[in-house]
Amino acid sequence: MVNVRDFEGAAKAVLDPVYYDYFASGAQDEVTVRANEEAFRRLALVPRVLRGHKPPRLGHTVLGSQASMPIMVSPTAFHRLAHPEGERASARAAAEAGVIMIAAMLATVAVEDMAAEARKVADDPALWFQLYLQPDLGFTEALVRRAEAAGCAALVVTVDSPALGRNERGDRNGFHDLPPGIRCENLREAGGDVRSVVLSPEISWRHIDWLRGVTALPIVLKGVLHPADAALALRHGVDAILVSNHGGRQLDGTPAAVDRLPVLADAVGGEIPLLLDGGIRRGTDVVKALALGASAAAIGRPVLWGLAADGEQGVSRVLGLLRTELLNALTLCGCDSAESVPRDLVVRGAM
Ligand SMILES: Cc1cc2nc3c(=O)[nH]c(=O)nc-3n(C[C@H](O)[C@H](O)[C@H](O)COP(=O)(O)O)c2cc1C
Ligand SMILES: O=C(O)C(=O)c1ccccc1
Repeated sequence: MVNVRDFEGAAKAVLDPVYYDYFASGAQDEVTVRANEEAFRRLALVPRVLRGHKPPRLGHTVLGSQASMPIMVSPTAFHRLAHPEGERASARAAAEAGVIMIAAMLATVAVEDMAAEARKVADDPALWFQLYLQPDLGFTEALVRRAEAAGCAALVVTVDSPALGRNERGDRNGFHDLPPGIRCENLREAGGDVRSVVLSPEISWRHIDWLRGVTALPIVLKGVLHPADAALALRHGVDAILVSNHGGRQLDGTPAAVDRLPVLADAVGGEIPLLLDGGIRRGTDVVKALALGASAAAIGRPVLWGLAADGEQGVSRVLGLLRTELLNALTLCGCDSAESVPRDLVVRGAM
């Protein structure tokens, strides 16, 4: 297996087709799922030459978390559907690679256990926690306290989910429940059932203000696509934005995430970092995201493919492949660090 795509094939070969569909699918016609990857293909790289510097440095820091490269692990639910070890294995692989991992609220391993696994392989692993704000603020606050106590360094609030997207592959497959023995371990006080999670259109900026008041952790909004919302995020004291359309799993027909970077970069004017996920499959994709204004790019499905194919080793391989590709791409582009990728490296519509 020589690239991330090979891991998708390997995952498909070993996974129960119902679970493969759960991981691969998006909302309705999956227009946005495809758009995320296609958008990278439409962006071209224009390298600089004869730069005469050392091999590019990949290390960077976001919101105080140090990472060995600007590739992060986006939160994805239910890792134990991919591999019996589930998030234990992914947490170790991410920590070993020195990348920031965002633990999903709907993980099938408790956040405390993920943190413990990460600490087995790294002194100071960077673990963040993803949250669906619940109308029951007491329940939400208890989760925040657990994430804080587990050592999570930031809260990532998913804001693109005032309802669950319509997943038709899931409907056809009749996939609505986790199998016996697998449950949402961060929800065990509520019985561990994913159906106890409320995705509500009543969640608003007032809830972000409330969260700002109950925790000192940095707050990242995940799923902002409109520049007016980015401007509101600044006003509400948000610390970073993860530009995302949820891998095309929420509102089908949203634009490719990477295509929103320029307008969102204008809206935040450098005041807070932008992160990006959706369709990152190559080191060159990461370079394009960095050029267009992201501080880091995150991967969702590739981690699940690695995990399904070969557990911790598979996730390590996926992260290792992307690291090698990123280093190679930055070198070929004439960049000396991941933190200084110039805007004019990318042109649109040239392919
Ligand atoms: C199987 C699966 C489960 C996901 N679960 C969550 C989740 O629980 N919370 C969340 O904020 N995003 C979730 N996402 C979205 C990812 O965080 C991320 O935005 C998306 O996967 C990025 O696109 P990519 O898969 O093309 O890299 C999920 C995505 C997938 C594929
Ligand atoms: O599958 C997802 O993308 C996701 O975020 C989710 C949300 C609620 C229940 C299960 C999964």
